[in-house]
Amino acid sequence: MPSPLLQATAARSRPPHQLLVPTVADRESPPPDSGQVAGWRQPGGRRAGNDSTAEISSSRGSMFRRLLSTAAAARRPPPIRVALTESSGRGVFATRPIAAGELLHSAQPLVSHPSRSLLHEVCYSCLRRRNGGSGGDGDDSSGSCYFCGDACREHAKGFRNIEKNADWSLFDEHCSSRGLKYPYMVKRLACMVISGAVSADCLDILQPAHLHQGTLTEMEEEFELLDDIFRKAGFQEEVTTFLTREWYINVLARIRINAFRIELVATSYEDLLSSAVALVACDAAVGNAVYMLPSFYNHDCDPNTHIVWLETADARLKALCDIEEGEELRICYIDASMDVDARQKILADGFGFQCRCLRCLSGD
Ligand SMILES: C[S@@+](CC[C@H](N)C(=O)[O-])C[C@H]1O[C@@H](n2cnc3c(N)ncnc32)[C@H](O)[C@@H]1O
Repeated sequence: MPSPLLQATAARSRPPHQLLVPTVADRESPPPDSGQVAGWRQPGGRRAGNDSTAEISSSRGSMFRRLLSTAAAARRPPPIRVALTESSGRGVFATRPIAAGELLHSAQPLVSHPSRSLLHEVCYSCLRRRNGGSGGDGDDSSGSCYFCGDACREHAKGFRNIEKNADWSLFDEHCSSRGLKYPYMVKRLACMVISGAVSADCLDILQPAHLHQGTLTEMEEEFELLDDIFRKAGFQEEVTTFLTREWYINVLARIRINAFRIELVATSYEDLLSSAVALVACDAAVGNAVYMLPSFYNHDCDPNTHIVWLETADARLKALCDIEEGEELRICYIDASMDVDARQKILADGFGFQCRCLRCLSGD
């Protein structure tokens, strides 16, 4: 779902069913706590290592060839387009035959946030785990969060400078006592808008969740709190005019339906190059993120595509099987190991649709 921002803005000027897929990996998320968006099918696993010099050299040769073809693939536009489906709104379609294991595209988050309990363990910008060992890392000067390196510190400078000028204790207390995570993403987005990094309407193209009155009332409360914090911090009205109740609710409604729960895969670089799907061992969620392009993928309980996160919140969309030109690419929004009734309930409650995929129709 995962620059995405510029691309999102550009895409907004086209009718939604004629969105053009960006020609570079675009910077670019199911409902709260209802499960993760991840491929349901399990991968072939790691390839076994070998000792012989000849084998090592041939494996290096093939790795080099794969590196070159991956680099060449990275320069080509992704083999996908966004178009209207018959019954699921917009969706993503293959523009050519795609081989199992192919990396379709990658996407950087539009907005992300680490899990609150991991603020000192996970990079505040890219969500890399602290033991990633990238060097140059350390706590933010305020000591309230951690950056994995200077590039991430620099990338976050705009919104972080805004954030540091306000007292967030009441907001943090409100969210943590209720177990809320998405308001942190709205707060970050608000700081990004104030810093000039993104436009206030950068998420408008995404589908919003339907909200019940109770949820709306809760969101209004959160908005009052956020608004009050910016006011008390002395931000001039000119820079916060976008910050209205409607803006808060619109953004949160989109984050609720499009945010991904990020689970980094413990893997090696070679796994990334391998055609086997890299899903070796998942740690607990490091945070949440919203992307642009990945937000257009619809759900299937037996998906043909999945999303992999390696060391950071950058999402990689990979084919799980051979896919024909024109076929819709679908990911699984939930833990697909659940039975059909549980899946149907989560998808209806969290995403507002009844799944009619072949697996659900067969009662599996
Ligand atoms: C993340 S969005 C996917 C893109 C969306 N179709 C759009 O037009 O922006 C999730 C929403 O798409 C729709 N959707 C996704 N998968 C679906 C499916 N298998 N059947 C029906 N609707 C689906 C639901 O409205 C769901 O809340």
